Formats: sequence, C-alpha cells, structure tokens
Amino acid sequence: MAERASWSLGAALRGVFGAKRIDEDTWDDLESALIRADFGPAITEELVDRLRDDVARFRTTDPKDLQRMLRERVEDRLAKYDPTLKLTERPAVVLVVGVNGVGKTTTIGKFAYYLRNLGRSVVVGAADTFRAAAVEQLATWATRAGSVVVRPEREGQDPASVAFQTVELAKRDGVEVAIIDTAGRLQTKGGLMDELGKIRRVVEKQAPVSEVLLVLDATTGQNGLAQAEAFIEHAGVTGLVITKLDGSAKGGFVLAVQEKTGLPIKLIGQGEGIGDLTGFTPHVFAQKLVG
Ligand SMILES: Nc1nc2c(ncn2[C@@H]2O[C@H](COP(=O)(O)OP(=O)(O)OP(=O)(O)O)[C@@H](O)[C@H]2O)c(=O)[nH]1
Repeated sequence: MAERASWSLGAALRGVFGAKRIDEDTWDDLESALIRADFGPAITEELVDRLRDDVARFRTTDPKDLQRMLRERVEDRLAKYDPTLKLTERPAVVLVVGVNGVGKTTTIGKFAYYLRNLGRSVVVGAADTFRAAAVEQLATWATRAGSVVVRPEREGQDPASVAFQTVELAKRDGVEVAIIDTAGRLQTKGGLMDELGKIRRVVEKQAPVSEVLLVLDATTGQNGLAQAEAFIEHAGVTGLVITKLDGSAKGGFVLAVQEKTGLPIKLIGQGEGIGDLTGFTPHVFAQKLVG
C-alpha cells in the first residue's frame, strides 16, 4: 500500500530529518518540500519562520526536534476547525455538492457505507437527474452500501422533487440519514446555484439541512479550489470532503484548504473501494503527514 501514503512528506523530508544537524540547507529543503506538497507560499513561509524561531528558542541543532516541532505546528493548525459531522436531527439531511469528476458519486456510496457501519439507516436521493448513467452509478453504490435509493421517475425530473421525495421517505420510514446527490455541471453557474437553492427550500419544508458537504479532489489541490468557489459562496457549505488523497502528492492541500475556505474537513477518501472513506482526525493526519 505504498501508494496510499504518497501524500506523506516522509520521502520528501527524509534528507532533512535524517541529516546530522540543522543548517541553512535544512531550511531551503524544508521550504521546497512544503511548496511541492501544496501548502502554498503563505503557509509555507509562516511555518518555516515559526520553526526557525522554535529552533532558536530551544537551542537545538537536532533535525528530529525540528520534525516534532513541524508535526505539532501542523496539528495545531489543523485542529482549529471542528471535523465533527452534525447528524443528530432525525432525519439528518445531508446535501452533497461539488464539480463533476471530483468523486462525488463514489463519495456518497462510501459515505452511506460508513454510516451503515456506524449502525445508521440511510436513504440516498439521486437528485442529479440530468444523466441517467449517473443515477445508475449512484444507485449501484448506494445499494452496495445497504441503503435505500430514491431515483427520478424519468430523466431530467426536477431535482428538487427527487430531494423532496427522499426526505419524505426518510420521515415516513424512520430512516436516520438522507444523503442527497446534486448536479455538478458548471456551464451555467447561476442555474446550478438556483437549482441548489430550490433543493434546499423544498427540503427545508420537511426537515432542516444538517450538513452541506463540498467534495474536493486532492489531486488538483489548490488549483481546483477556484472551480468550487461558487459553491463556497452560495451553497451554505458546512464541511469539506477531500477525495483521491491516495493518488495525490499534495498532503499540504489539507491544511491549506481549511485555512483558505475557513471550512472544516469532515471526511477524507483514500481509495476507490467502498470502505475507503474515513473521518478526519488532525492528530492522526499530522502524524502521517510529517512522520
Ligand atoms: N484513487 C481514488 N479514486 C477515487 C476516489 N474517489 C473517487 N475516485 C475515482 O474518481 C473517479 C470519479 O469518481 P465519480 O464518483 O464518478 O465522480 P463524480 O464527481 O461523481 O463524477 P460524475 O459522476 O461524473 O459527476 C472514479 O474513477 C472513482 O473511482 C479516491 O478517494 N481515491
């Protein structure tokens, strides 16, 4: 499973932390490793400055101390956001939003499976009604996850009516969590946001929306953020899901994305299997990222 750990800085920083002592090369090497890992220039500079201060203050020349300090600094910054999913309402309604191709469909399947493993009953609503193939793909995943699926009755049915029927079913049958897939086409941004707004209004006639999760692809990193801007501005996003971390060398994106958006990461996807979605734990993540 070497590929799974590729976002870790372990390989990039082996030379830095394995050296005999901290010297000027240490700082150059650290800086370029952080930039390559998509921490972004501002966070990289801040981290390096803080670490220089730490090293001076503790009068250490041991790279192992530097590694520990980096791990702690990263963990502290990651932990400023609350990764807890708020799913106490019954039903808890979760809207899943994001640009096409980021792994939204797969994520919903994995999320349903994750919740089923926690003993929750789940209904998935296929409110991305534009493509029949997308509905089928979602239904396959949701069924594998052991959840009920609400599909559109015909191609192109009003997404809001599918969302309505999903929440209606959850209320009627006492299903604990309703996850609603939404469209991700960006050609008509205004239209898309209107559609999301309508879904929300229609859902809220029956139950409050507990979470709006924005799915982001770690392989595009901070470059992909611009595409998701409209969702962040208009969709009332409450949390982020980072997908494809397993195939990404951009571990620093995880820190950068929280600080840039001000939104907590709540789930991370690290593989194509149905079990490859986990909650986000800053301590564990910092440990794996820095070593
Ligand atoms: N390696 C890896 N692949 C992933 C992960 N999540 C999703 N994928 C893959 O990414 C591709 C796109 O996933 P989809 O779920 O179809 O993406 P989508 O955003 O729903 O795209 P549309 O269905 O076109 O809207 C698929 O090949 C998935 O297997 C992940 O965490 N790791």
